[in-house]
Parts: sequence; structure tokens; C-alpha cells
Amino acid sequence: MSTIDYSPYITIRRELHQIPEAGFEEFKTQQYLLDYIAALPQEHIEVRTWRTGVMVRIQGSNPRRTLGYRADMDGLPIEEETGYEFRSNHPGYMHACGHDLHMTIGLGIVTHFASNPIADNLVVLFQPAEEGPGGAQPMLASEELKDWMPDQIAALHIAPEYPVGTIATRPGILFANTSELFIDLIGTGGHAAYPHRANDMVVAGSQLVGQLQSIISRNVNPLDAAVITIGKVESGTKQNIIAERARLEGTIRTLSADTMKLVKSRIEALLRGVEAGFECKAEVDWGANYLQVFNEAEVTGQFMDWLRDRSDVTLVECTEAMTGEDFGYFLKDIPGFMFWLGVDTPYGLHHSRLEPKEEAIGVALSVMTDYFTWLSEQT
Ligand SMILES: CC(=O)N[C@@H](CCC[C@H](N)C(=O)O)C(=O)O
Repeated sequence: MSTIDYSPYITIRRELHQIPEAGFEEFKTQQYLLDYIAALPQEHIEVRTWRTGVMVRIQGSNPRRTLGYRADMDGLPIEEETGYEFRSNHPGYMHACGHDLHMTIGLGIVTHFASNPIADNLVVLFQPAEEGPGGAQPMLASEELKDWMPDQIAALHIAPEYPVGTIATRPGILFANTSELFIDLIGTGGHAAYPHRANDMVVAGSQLVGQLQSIISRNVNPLDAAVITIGKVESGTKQNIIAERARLEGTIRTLSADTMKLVKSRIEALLRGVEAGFECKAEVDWGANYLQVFNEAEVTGQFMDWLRDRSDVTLVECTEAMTGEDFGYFLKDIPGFMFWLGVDTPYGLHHSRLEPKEEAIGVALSVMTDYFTWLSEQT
């Protein structure tokens, strides 16, 4: 079991934490990664960029295959409220989903293997736009990745609810299918005192928010799992003006692709009802859709068995979560797995006060470098 001095990576994580950027706008983040990698021994490594992403290949000494690690890069539109001295320098943006840690661990893996190459090739992918609109699918289809495609791949995601030292995963489905949801209601505005001469999209939109939840409680089999969350509602201009438009923004999560189809068809039906009932127009845009994260049974089982022998890690076989991840597209084509890495913090993912414990970086680095080394030695 290796113990890696992770203190230099704390500085890296903090520097990355200060520059959160939106999907496909990770320009400073990309430059940071490139500058860091350029200062490493170059003998075994090759670097490519793809849009705002970075791909690094460490040439193996006797490669039979290519192993892969993927880290996501983007931040979220959240005003940070942590007590950090190194809080975000980008007002209104925050690394509130742990991508600063995911990238730091990726850089730690590159650093270690740049000086200690294994037999197999290793590709470390820094992928933009996980929070949307989705960087995995276009990265997988890119010319730059074609001849570097991993034969097996792993990724991790920080988990606030687990103590540091815990790794949680399972063979099979880990994260849900997702679809974004953007609904526009277009009616007729007017004077607040003359509701009979307008059709009020605040009333239509408010009713619709409630009706959408009835899809989950009345249309989806209770033994199946699905979520509709409306995270943003925009309507109106002033308290005494009837709103002409309303916009609802949300996300759908399901554990099966069939349930996703069912939920979408019920939303369409409800929208036809809103149009009839309010004599308005209702439009829907499904935005970005992510495939479920499905851990390949054999490779995941092998990783879990390997972890059971480690005294520094507690392995939890967890249940599925309704989170989404475009890493699901990698796992559709490449055998591999994703796992939760315990970071023990009271505030959850996407929260303005998320403060993951940085010791988890050391755990992940030790596990991932040992795992890739061990894997490469297997016949
Ligand atoms: C791990 C995590 O929090 N992932 C995000 C992925 C976002 C998918 C997409 N933008 C959507 O909202 O559907 C999540 O929200 O689960």
C-alpha cells in the first residue's frame, strides 16, 4: 500500500477551487492543467487538448492495453458561502460538485506515473462540461481521443455523506438517466385588476409545478424510481401586472430508460392540458440528456475485491443514486466503473457551503495509483 505525500495537492486543489468556470468555458482551468503538466518529466508523457479539455497519455513500458481515468472540470453557477480563504475568484461561480478534487487527483495520477510508468498505457482525461451541456459524448467522438481510447476506465465522485477513507460503489447501475427540462408558457399579460382579459402564466406555471409531481406519484410504478425537480421558475415583471410568460427549468431522473420515456410523454400530455385549460402555448425543450452510469460487473467486482484487502479503506456496497453523470457515456462503450469517495462534509453536492475534507485526496491518490499499478501487473 503506497502512502503518497498529498500536501502539494492541497495547494493545487485550492488553486483550482479559485477558478471555477462554466462548461466549455474552462479556459483558465485548462491553462492551469497544461502549465502543471508541462513542468513534469516529459519522457513518458504526451498531451493533447480537445476544446477546453486536456488528455494526457503516459506511455507504458510493455503495453497490452490502455487504462483510463477521467476527471470532470466545470464549476456551477453558485455564489460560494464557505469560510475558505481560498474561495472562488469568479463571482457567482463555485466548485460545488468536487470537480476541483477530481482534477487534483487526476494531476496526482499523472505526476506519479510520469516518473513511474507501468507496463500498460495510461490515459488521464480532463473532461469539460459535466454539469451541462455534457462533454463526455463529444469527447468520446473526437479525433483526438480516437487512437488513445482506453480499454478500461475509472472515475470517482466525491460523496459528502461518507467519512474520509470510505469508498462506495456497486456493480450495475450507480447513477440515474437524466434529462434537463425547460418549459415555456406563453399567454397574454395585462392589468392585475382585469384577470378575465388576460391568461395568467404565473397561475398556469404554479399549477404545472404541482401537476408535474403527480407524474411521479401517479404514473410511475412505485417500485421504480424517478424524480422531477424544478430548480428555477421565472415569471412576471411587477406585482400589479399579469405575467405573459413563465419559464420552468428542471431535471428528470429515472433508473430506467423506459421510465424516462414515460415521464416525458406524461409531461407532454400535461402541457397539452395547460394549453387547453389556459388557452396559452406550452413548449418544452429536453436540453442535455445523460445516460445512466452503469458499472460493468466483472471489472467493478474485481476492483471491489481488490479494495477489500486494504486496511486504509472501508468499502461500502451502496445503493443507486439519482444523481446524473455524463461518465455514463464512457461506460456505455468501455468496461469500467465509477465510485463515491467519502469527503465527510455536512453540506451536500451543489451547496454553497460544500467543504470536502482534503485528506480524501490522499486516500484517492494512494488507491488509484496502487490500483493501476496492480491492474497493469495482472496477466
Ligand atoms: C454528480 C452530479 O451532481 N451531477 C449532475 C449532473 C447534471 C446533469 C444535467 N445537467 C441535469 O441536470 O440533468 C447532477 O445534477 O446530478
